[in-house]
Amino acid sequence: MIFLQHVGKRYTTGQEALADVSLELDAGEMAFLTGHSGAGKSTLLKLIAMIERPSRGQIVVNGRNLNSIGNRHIPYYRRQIGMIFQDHHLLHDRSVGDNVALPLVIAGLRHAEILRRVRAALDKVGLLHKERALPITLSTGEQQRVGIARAVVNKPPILLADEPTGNLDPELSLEIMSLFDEFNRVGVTVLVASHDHELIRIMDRRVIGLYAGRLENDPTHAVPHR
Ligand SMILES: Nc1ncnc2c1ncn2[C@@H]1O[C@H](COP(=O)(O)OP(=O)(O)OP(=O)(O)O)[C@@H](O)[C@H]1O
Repeated sequence: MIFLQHVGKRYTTGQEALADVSLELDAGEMAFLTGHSGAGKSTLLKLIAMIERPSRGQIVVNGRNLNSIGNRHIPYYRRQIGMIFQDHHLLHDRSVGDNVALPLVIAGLRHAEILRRVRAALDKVGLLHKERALPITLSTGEQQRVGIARAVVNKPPILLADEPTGNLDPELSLEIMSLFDEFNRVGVTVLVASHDHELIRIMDRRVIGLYAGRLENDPTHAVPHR
């Protein structure tokens, strides 16, 4: 589903975020991406989502080499990816329902279909009763769940989450992770960047460790003992 082959990323500032990363995530797999601050976790997710482009190497998603996708076609490519961020990026002057509807409005769906799918997504995250509320009136955990509903509303086969529980207490964090778990159980490929080791231990899924822009267990590169 997702292949990275010798991927490197150097930002225009000269900062090397990823040195040489090769990995494979199967369709329907769920994995955690861990590593110290600055290890390159967000960068890796941004490359898969085509928010950034690699400086070296190849990324193939669902059979498509991302190097062959022109900037104009990125919005179409991105329809197969749901992105969830730590600070959920909700529009605060729009209702919860309108926020979740956004990807469908952009995709040009009919009003009735939008309404149906928005309600299904809100129901999935347990927030159907908040459809008309403004995000500001919701708790942090609820806002994060709205962000998740928005990410899954067009049923993308891939979910990428960047520190989705960064602002939440352990109980709410587990709730959010359980949602990802549920999506994964119905076939969605899920990659979650997190440095919440306790949560990752509880979830008991594959862990991909990054250290200074490389895979931690990469046998071709020694990692300092910690
Ligand atoms: N847009 C950018 N321009 C320049 N340098 C960047 C940019 N984004 C990230 N970096 C640098 O690239 C390196 C990797 O950053 P990245 O955000 O991918 O790490 P991370 O593992 O997600 O860290 P954190 O856990 O703190 O979010 C860091 O040194 C960071 O400062």
